[in-house]
Amino acid sequence: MPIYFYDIHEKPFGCFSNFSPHGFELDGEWWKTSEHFFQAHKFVDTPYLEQIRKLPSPKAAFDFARSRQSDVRSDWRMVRDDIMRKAVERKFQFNAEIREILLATGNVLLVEDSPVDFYWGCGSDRQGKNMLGKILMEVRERLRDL
Ligand SMILES: Nc1nc(O)c(N)c(N[C@@H]2O[C@H](COP(=O)(O)O)[C@@H](O)[C@H]2O)n1
Repeated sequence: MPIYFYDIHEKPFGCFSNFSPHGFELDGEWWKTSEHFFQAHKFVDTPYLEQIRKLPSPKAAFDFARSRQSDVRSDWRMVRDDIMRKAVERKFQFNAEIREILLATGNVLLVEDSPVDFYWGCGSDRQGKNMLGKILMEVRERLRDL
């Protein structure tokens, strides 16, 4: 039976969402959430990256990046999966309590149950690509092998 996650307040799997309040240090900076890191890296050669890093919430980071769609780096679709991988892996390396929750899921299928996102999540018909779930399962595999 798959594990569906989305709402950060839903225990125990809300921590799999990029909006969960689990910060980490990466590339010499502090990131409040993996969503901050992901959204900030949509931009190069602009002050936006640093502005997003300092925003108070993942929703603010998401909204800021959405409002500057025309400035998103041209290769974003090529690099977005690797940036997501980097953020998610670091989040679970850095936060031991949620690493244990991830590892305790064994080999169960993880699915971001977004009703609107058919790329990172499964979308309203649950047929979407579920890239975030796939990346979490890859990260789980790598952390298990450490
Ligand atoms: N929990 C939660 N709340 C939201 O409002 C969300 N949008 C998401 N999904 C995350 O949004 C990011 C996708 O951003 P782009 O569409 O690529 O700009 C990604 O981190 C999803 O996991 N989750």
